[in-house]
Amino acid sequence: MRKKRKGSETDVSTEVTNNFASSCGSRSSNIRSHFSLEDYARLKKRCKEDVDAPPVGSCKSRLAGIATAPPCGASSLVPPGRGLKRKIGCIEVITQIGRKKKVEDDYVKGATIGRGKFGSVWLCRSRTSGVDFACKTLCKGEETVHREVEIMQHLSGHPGVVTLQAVYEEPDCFHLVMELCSGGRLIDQMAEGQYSEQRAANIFKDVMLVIKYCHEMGVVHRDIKPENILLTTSGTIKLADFGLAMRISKGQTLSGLAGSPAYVAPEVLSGNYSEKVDIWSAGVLLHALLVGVLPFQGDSLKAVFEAIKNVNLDFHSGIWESVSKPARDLLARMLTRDVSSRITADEVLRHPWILFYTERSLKTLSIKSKSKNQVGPSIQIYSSPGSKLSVRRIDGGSHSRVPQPVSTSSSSSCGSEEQDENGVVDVLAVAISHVRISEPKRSRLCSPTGPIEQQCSSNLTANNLLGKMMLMDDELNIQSGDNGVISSKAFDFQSHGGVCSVIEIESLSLGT
Ligand SMILES: Nc1ncnc2c1ncn2[C@@H]1O[C@H](COP(=O)(O)OP(=O)(O)OP(=O)(O)O)[C@@H](O)[C@H]1O
Repeated sequence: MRKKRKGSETDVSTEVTNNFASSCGSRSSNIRSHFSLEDYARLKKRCKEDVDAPPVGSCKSRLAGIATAPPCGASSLVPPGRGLKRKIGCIEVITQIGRKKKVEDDYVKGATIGRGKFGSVWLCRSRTSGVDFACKTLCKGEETVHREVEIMQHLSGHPGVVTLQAVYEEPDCFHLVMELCSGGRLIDQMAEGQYSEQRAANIFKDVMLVIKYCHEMGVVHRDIKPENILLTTSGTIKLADFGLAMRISKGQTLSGLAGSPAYVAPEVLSGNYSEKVDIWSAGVLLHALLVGVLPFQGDSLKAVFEAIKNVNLDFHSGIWESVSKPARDLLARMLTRDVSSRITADEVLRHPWILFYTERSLKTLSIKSKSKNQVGPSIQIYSSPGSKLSVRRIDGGSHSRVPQPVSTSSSSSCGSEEQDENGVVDVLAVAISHVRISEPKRSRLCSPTGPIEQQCSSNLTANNLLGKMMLMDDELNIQSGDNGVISSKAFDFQSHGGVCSVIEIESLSLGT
């Protein structure tokens, strides 16, 4: 017998439609997505069951035009014979919790703090330590519930994953005692207003670190969205809700419709997919962080899916003009439908936009930029025929006549550090988008992780970047300021399979 889930025995399509309709109004709801594709999969399964029922009011008529994908959980990745016993055994070993004990023996039950598809979440306090926790009660009956418990066990321990404190089993449910995230959900924080790029990048980096960890641990989350990113009181992000997560090994693919419509990757709608679906969903999240709206919208599910499959996003005009080019570059690399060219979590973390805003030495750069330029230059980037670009410092007055501006200027006279940074970041972006793809000299290639900021960014000063720059052919040449003093170092951004790494170059040529 199927277990009753929240809302699942009512008219799911109505609930979903209502949720959907109510999600299209306000600014905050532009980024909300309260329903899961599993509802449709489940509904579709029920439709199969009442296939002979009269069409009016049947599941079939309710489903028409909503979803056509196979049911979730049909993945071939769940090995047969992975019984509950084995899973419970695993839980016991790790949590040291006896099967006979009841959650009430150890915790005092408090108020309900959240409800999800598969159960409720409530506050509880340890009888021994007095520490507060969140307890998620999951009714047994579906494979996903056992999988969620198992995967949480598997991932628990990473600072970006909600720590599983203990698991209690009852005949018809599990109680998962988790660390309490009192800071609420990212979605609620996002609804309060737009994020600066700096703040977005820092949050996003943390999200990507957890996603990278999941992928390294052979787990695809499949439901990355701001509703599932919780915050601690200190503001640390924690990925939660592994209800749709799946284990995956290298080279394997998943099938089955799972996720939240607005965040779902196109390949989920059309067939087999891999962990790259999380990158797409994270790209949707980044889009929402940067401009406050979801990229793929529509007034019906069909319309949303159509948008996901076909709409080409334009990152060049409108609201995007106020977003730095590296941010747009990263977004484009994440929201590409070509899965093989979609970047990995590790590559996201090495992207210049992330590095610029999150690495300490690069942050120093922007601070220096402000203090050394009290009035501050503004930057304009121009393209000329033959794809030569020049970046000019505008000190007020002597503007050369230049063709085709490709970027808006960023003036610190507006008093905005963010704008200063956008200008600098845009310069990096121009470099990124016009470099020749070539093999870097190994000895001078900065390591993609750790040392990159020490080796590279220490030479990347604000003066260099805010000075006159000329990008000629494929090389970024940097000339400092107006005094003609040439900086000793410059940087060449090289693209390797879609990832940009920063290498130090020794040669310089003047861009006058
Ligand atoms: N560790 C936690 N600390 C604080 N609140 C939590 C915690 N875990 C979950 N919640 C709250 O409970 C809500 C539902 O939890 P969760 O997302 O895990 O359930 P679900 O059934 O899988 O939900 P969904 O419908 O989003 O798939 C969350 O949105 C959050 O508000």
